[in-house]
Amino acid sequence: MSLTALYDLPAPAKLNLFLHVVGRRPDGYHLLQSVFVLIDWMDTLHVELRPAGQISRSDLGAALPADDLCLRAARALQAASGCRLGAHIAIDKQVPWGAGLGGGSSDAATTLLALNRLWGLNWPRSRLLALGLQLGADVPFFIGGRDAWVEGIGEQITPIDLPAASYLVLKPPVAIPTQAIFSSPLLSRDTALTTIAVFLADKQRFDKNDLQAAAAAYSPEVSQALKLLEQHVGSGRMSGSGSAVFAEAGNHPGAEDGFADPRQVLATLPVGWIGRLCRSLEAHPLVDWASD
Ligand SMILES: C[C@@](CO)(OP(=O)(O)O)[C@H](O)COP(=O)(O)OP(=O)(O)OC[C@H]1O[C@@H](n2ccc(N)nc2=O)[C@H](O)[C@@H]1O
Ligand SMILES: Nc1ncnc2c1ncn2[C@@H]1O[C@H](COP(=O)(O)OP(=O)(O)O)[C@@H](O)[C@H]1O
Repeated sequence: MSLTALYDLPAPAKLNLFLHVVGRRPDGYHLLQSVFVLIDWMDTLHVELRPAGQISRSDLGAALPADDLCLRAARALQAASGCRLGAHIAIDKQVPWGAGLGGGSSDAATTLLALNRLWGLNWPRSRLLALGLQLGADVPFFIGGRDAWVEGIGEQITPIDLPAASYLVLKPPVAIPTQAIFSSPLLSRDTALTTIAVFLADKQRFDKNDLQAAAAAYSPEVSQALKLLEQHVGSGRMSGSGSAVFAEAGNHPGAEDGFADPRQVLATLPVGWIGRLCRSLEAHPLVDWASD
């Protein structure tokens, strides 16, 4: 029996546990080293087959730009595969954008995984990864579907196993365009290369995000968010190009260390801010949907 619809497909967000800018390609894209982790803050997609080739979207949560990444992903796959089928994608947008949480990239990755199945294409993961990279540097990570050591501009992905963790994530009411941060004169682009082995031997030492200073200069709310974390839970850092910041929530046993329970921080956030206590995911729930 052929499939006509796929409902409740998760598109989880990510955090960058650290992010080093280690160089620049001739085309201007930045070479990174970073560890990406999946978290249980997610959008949900419902994808229905349309036989006549048309591709459309409706918004069940926050309204998205007309030509959003789900539509761009669907059109790109349709063009690259020559498929004559179409799709309608209803999206319940819950992950804030301009946040460094990769929500749009995750939506694009989930769309590719869903349509690869719904359209019966059976592309291998390697082919989906290459197409995903054309949509955004973060998309391949989400197609990979596991916590990963990420290099290049985002296309070199090495899965790693990390212990389960909880994170307090704060999103101030500002959306930061990634491009503005990568083009900032405040950006240092020469952090020394390191290795997975060095990271795994001493994870706590990897807490630097090279995009943070530029983002804090772009938006004072980023500094305010980092100060909130410092005051209440001891320390924090930014994810991606911001504006969201986060701290590990499991390391704060409570009153005896002078810091608040992370849940209390959520209750005292300024108006317009979003805060979530998130858990790490072992894998993208659709990780098995792409073959290696
Ligand atoms: C900074 C990171 C870290 O995870 O994430 P976010 O903050 O976006 O979540 C990513 O590298 C962002 O990836 P993504 O958001 O997919 O970026 P893209 O749409 O491909 O690129 C947006 C713009 O950022 C710049 N860019 C992006 C990635 C990169 N490695 N070097 C760059 O210089 C380019 O100028 C590009 O035009
Ligand atoms: N489905 C989508 N969800 C979120 N943002 C989208 C989407 N489609 C397009 N965008 C655009 O892509 C930009 C980056 O979104 P996102 O991937 O969530 O990045 P970031 O990790 O930088 O927050 C947003 O500023 C938004 O304008």
